[in-house]
Amino acid sequence: MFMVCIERWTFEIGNFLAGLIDMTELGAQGIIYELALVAYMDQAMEREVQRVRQAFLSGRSRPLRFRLQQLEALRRMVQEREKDILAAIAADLCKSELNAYSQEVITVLGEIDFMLENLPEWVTAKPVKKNLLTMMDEAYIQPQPLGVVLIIGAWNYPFVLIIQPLIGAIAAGNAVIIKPSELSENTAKTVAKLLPQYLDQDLYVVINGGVEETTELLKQRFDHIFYTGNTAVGKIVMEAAAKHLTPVTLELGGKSPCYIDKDCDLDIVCRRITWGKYMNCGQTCIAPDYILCEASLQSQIVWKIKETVKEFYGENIKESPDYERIINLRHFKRILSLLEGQKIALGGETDEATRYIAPTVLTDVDPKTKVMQEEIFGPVLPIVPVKNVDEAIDFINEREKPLALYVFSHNHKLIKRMIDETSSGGVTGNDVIMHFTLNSFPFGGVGSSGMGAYHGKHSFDTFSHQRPCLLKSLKREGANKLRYPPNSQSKVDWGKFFLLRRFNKEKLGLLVLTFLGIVAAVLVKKYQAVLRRKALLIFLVVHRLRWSSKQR
Ligand SMILES: NC(=O)c1ccc[n+]([C@@H]2O[C@H](COP(=O)([O-])OP(=O)(O)OC[C@H]3O[C@@H](n4cnc5c(N)ncnc54)[C@H](O)[C@@H]3O)[C@@H](O)[C@H]2O)c1
Ligand SMILES: CCCCCCCCCCCCCCCC=O
Repeated sequence: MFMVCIERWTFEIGNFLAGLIDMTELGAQGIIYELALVAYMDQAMEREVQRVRQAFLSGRSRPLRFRLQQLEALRRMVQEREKDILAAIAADLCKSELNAYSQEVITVLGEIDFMLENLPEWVTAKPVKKNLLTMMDEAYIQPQPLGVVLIIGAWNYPFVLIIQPLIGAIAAGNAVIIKPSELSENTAKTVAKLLPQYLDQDLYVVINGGVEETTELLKQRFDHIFYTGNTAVGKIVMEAAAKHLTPVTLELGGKSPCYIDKDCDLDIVCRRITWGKYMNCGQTCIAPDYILCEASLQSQIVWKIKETVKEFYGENIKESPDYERIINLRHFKRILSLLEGQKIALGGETDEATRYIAPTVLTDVDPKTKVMQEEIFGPVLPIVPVKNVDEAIDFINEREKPLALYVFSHNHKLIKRMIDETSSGGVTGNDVIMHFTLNSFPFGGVGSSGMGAYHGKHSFDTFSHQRPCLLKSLKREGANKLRYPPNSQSKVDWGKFFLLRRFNKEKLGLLVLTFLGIVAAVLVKKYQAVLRRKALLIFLVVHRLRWSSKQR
């Protein structure tokens, strides 16, 4: 709704100013117009964030019942408005509605169900282990919402990449501002239209716009920023967040390697790689970016990928409902430039008018060429020959840490070695992409592929503060004297005993004696009556003996 408002306000003020200024004479006046617009947008953003913050401060996003109810409403939205959502994704990415459903909607519905099932347990306070100084107190961790969260999405899976973090943020009790990608504008508009019809309108708000709007938004103070997109913008987001010391989750990209060992079933390997690489026309953050294998495997791999492409998309790939298009002309041209000077072993056909690039494989790729310097994010698969697994491991470790790593082999030990000796956001052995589907896994990058993670409980944790709570009594002041000034060696020794369980040898005797004293006191208290009776008996016997001896 806000999107509609902010667009309307922006255009209204723009039109008003344009009326005052003759826009054909751009110059000083044009600059004034721009400045007025920016200042206006700045204030509008600030007011909107304030409004969401007020809603958060009302406290209504916190109760478990409310969170469950909002998640159920979100599920209802996805189910009732499925057609609108699928149509929007399909329009943005030239994607079939069936694929939009299986790649995005299923994940969202699965995540909501998982939250609804587990949230009651996650929100409860968890008691923690105590030390000797706090053993009589109450100590627990209480997860609490962070406050107002900003979610910035990317265009390549435009629905799931904003709604899945939203689910986590709602589950954790936050208020949320969502900024969908402007490149997937149909999904952005649809989400902005639907969300206010189902969710609390003051707590969960969509703001649409491009770089300018995002830049203004990033000037505001948030309690967490969750960004999905490229690494360069990730740095801009982190810099803006640093001004307010706002924590960030950065879901970025990178070049995800795929090592194929010669000991494997190449038919299956190539089918799986073809699926993961060409899904969404290669525009998947965790798509295998390039293949590492022994040079001798290349021709077989090309042949088998060619056969699989035919099996998946038919003879005329352009006609296939399962083969998407590149998001825009800029990306289309960028991907084409990666093909320059390369040996194209498969594909390479393109059509600028429809932004079509055929499933393409490059062989004998030189690691120094452009295609190996940046994330491809398109249907181009370079094969870089390596001598063996050692060289593959070195190759991976010499580069930035990728978002995903794939390794194919019958040899389980080799897979384990690859995992142990490299680093990446996530790994799938003998398949691609599939670790994304498991919501028990934290999904995120490491190093330049990102920081922080989400999905399932990891989303809940990302959007929660784990608050340690220690509740003491105002009694038992005697035991607390130990930590009050003036300090003394004896107090330090007692401190070491209570907190570190370390004994000072010289004081050990004293400690043992104290311990025995305590034990004796406890025993005396427990057997008081028996002891009293025994003492009386002894007294009587002694008396009796003394009396008898006197008689004699
Ligand atoms: N780790 C993940 O989960 C994940 C998922 C999807 C995509 N990605 C990565 O994202 C990249 C593709 O996405 P993209 O970056 O092209 O998406 P994009 O162009 O949609 O940008 C992402 C978001 O950043 C905003 N943005 C762009 N420029 C900005 C600027 N200068 N200042 C502030 N905000 C700005 C956009 O408005 C958008 O909302 C790839 O690298 C891909 O690997 C990662
Ligand atoms: C009809 C069968 C369902 C198969 C499920 C396969 C799920 C694939 C999900 C892929 C989504 C990847 C999103 C990655 C985000 C980064 O770009």
